[in-house]
Amino acid sequence: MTPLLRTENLCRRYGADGPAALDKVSISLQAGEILGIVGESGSGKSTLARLVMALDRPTSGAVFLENRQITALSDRKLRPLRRNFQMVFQDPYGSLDPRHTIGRIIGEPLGLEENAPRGAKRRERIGALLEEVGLSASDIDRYPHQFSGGQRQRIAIARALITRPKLLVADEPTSALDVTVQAQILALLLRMRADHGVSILLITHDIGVVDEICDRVAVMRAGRVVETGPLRDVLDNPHEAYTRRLLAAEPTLARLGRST
Ligand SMILES: Nc1ncnc2c1ncn2[C@@H]1O[C@H](COP(=O)(O)OP(=O)(O)OP(=O)(O)O)[C@@H](O)[C@H]1O
Repeated sequence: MTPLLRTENLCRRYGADGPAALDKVSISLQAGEILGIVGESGSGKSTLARLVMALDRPTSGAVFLENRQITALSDRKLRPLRRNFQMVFQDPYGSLDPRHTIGRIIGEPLGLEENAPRGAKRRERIGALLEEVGLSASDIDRYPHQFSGGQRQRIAIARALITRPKLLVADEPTSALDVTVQAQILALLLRMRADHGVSILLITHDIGVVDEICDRVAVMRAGRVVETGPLRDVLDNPHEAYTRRLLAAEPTLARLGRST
């Protein structure tokens, strides 16, 4: 089956003589799958996320979405494709413009749709999504500062899903949140996968988060994927000492528990 997302020998070097932030990274994600990218700080996870989102260009290698190479496309050619892949960021405070209403924030990616709904239809679609992510349709005219961190991350997830994307790239979506709220947001991502069939590339330093919701995992170290496979294979029987260290250093595995 054609993977939804595939990267081929992706390399990214910042500066001419710097070390490679990404070194020949090849991953693939099937439709409907949740793939965790886990690794310590500086291992290249965010660099990979930016390249997959076409927010940055690789030094070499390529990114394919449904077999279409997006790496070489101009911004103009990329624009109509962007509704298919959306992103949720780590910081639910910084990622929502405080001057805009929730309706405007969530509706913003609709600008990527050719026949985006307007007026009452648009409010209806945004209101329905607010309800789906556990908020209220009447929140549409409120502002970000009126919401908690967890609620803001729900708003960010709604914004990412409004164009009904095939791929969601979530870069540390729970690491700024309290542990109980983290579990709720992970449960929400699982529900959105079930309801919308959206595939998720989940970037995290926290192997406990991977254990909660991923189907497969790729472990990154110093710009390389050092181990990859189905979740249980990697977590129950890690081949790399580095993976074992990540597992040993992970207190949230027990903390998060299966609380959702
Ligand atoms: N814009 C940049 N300019 C120069 N170096 C960069 C830049 N962005 C990242 N790097 C370097 O590339 C390497 C990988 O960084 P990256 O942010 O992708 O890692 P990460 O695994 O996401 O880390 P973290 O979890 O801390 O965000 C690091 O050595 C980092 O210092």
